[in-house]
Amino acid sequence: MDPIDAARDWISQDPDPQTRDELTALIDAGDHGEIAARFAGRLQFGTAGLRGELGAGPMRMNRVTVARAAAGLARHLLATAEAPSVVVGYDARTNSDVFARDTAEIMQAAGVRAHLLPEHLPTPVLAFAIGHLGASAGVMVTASHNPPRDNGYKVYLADTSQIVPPADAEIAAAIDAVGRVDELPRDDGYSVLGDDVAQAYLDAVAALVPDGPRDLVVAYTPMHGVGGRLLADAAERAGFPAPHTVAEQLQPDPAFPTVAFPNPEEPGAMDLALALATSVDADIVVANDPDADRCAVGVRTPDGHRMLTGDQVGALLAESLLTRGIEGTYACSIVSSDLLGRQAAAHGQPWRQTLTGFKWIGKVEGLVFGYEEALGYCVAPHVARDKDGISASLLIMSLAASLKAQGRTLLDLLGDIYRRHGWHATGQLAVRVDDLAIIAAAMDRLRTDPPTTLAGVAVSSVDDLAAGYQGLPPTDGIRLGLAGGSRIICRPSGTEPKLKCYVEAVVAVENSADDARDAAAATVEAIIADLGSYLRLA
Ligand SMILES: O=P([O-])(O)O[C@H]1O[C@H](COP(=O)(O)O)[C@@H](O)[C@H](O)[C@H]1O
Ligand SMILES: [Mg+2]
Repeated sequence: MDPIDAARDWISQDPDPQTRDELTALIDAGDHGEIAARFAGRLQFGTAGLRGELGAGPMRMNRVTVARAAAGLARHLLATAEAPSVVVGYDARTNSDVFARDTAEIMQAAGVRAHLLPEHLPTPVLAFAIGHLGASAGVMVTASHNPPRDNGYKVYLADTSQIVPPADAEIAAAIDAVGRVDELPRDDGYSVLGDDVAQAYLDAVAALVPDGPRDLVVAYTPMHGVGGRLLADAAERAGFPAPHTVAEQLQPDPAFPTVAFPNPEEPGAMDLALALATSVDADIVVANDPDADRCAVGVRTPDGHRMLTGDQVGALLAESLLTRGIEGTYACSIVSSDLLGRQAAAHGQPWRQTLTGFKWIGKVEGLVFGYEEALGYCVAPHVARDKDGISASLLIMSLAASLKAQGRTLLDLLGDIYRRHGWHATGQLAVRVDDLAIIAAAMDRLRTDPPTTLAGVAVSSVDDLAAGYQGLPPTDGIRLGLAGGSRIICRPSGTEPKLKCYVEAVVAVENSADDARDAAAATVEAIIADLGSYLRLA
């Protein structure tokens, strides 16, 4: 269909006057380029469900896109589950509540028993609720840490983890088969859940915290998202003193006024939390991303507070579980540090690597601990097979408090781990683009003309992840191995217009740990600088 005709057809079925007016204005202004871009296809399932800018058209997040997704998911569930049911949750972003109610009404009318969470709540509560209620599926309306103009739709099945192939393609096909959304039946007879679900979740996560010291000064931020109240309740239930909270970022606010990008990984995003940590002389800093499935951790150093990487927090959490004798599979994504493999092996436990995306980690059989470098950790797969920023916060607080009682810190423990297994330094080159073609061109160049040396070190192997790597499903990515054991993985983000390159260097600790640390960090830094000039994007 001609994009203008497609736009008129869209307007005729869109229940939202705001997006109808937006598209009408584009037609009136004759903005064919913008209309063509919005009707060039439809949002596809990426690393974590559908995600895109709010606005009119199938390439944007809006009430038509959501209605189609809900109707398609309902069809899929009716075809695959007996007496299917769904739990729907939402964060505090613009329209999240509207999209959640639309989803519940459409799925209920289609014959899928729908349960709506009572208010904006963290993603991990939704994942927990699926198992708690024995539902066939879950939907979380959130764009997590993306910019304020975005929203998204995370889709879970009964195993409490997000959809992977082939279910995502089957659901996508069911969505494609949906006709006009103004003809979809709606039913507001869905159930609105009570506060008991969040209470049951809090009981489950508080029970994860081992007995032990609780004295700890924490500086915390929910980054204008939905984690604040639950984190405070969870900390109280587990017996910790109330964390100090960044006042400006405590209340959910879809405008995210104090941060350019509400992602704890972004430069500057932790400034207010670090300033609070200094003013209260905090032992540790804890941050949740806006839907509270991620957890960032910072520590006090002689030069002030600084944030740890996701790999470092992953190593600390893994070590605490391993030394407590928790047996089972320890898993991380391939873009995360190999250190987890060494830690697991030292305790005689199996280690598995998966593709990027917690949906893959959640599927690992026998999982007892999973993490990814993007600040995601699952410390209790029996609570939910998804990352959980609240339970991870509690466990890191418990670990820090135990160490504090011995006069030690998280950094001391990290030093022990590195001395034992080698200094693992990781870093990331992330390039945000306006034009996705730039990323495609960079990936193409890596495939056809990969660098032969980086930072003076020979590139010893080039693996195309699209051909499948070490038995993993094919994905868009390139792995470069360097002489001496460093490695780089480059891939397009599946949630934002970014190219991400993950670098790891490992240096054995022989004489001085400081030398090993400095050498590993310098190698990562030099590789990132050289890769930046090779890609000519940074
Ligand atoms: O948005 P969140 O917090 O759910 O996080 C989501 O996006 C992250 C970044 O993905 P990408 O590198 O493809 O952008 C993934 O690592 C994570 O598994 C996924 O759940
Ligand atoms: Mg998130």
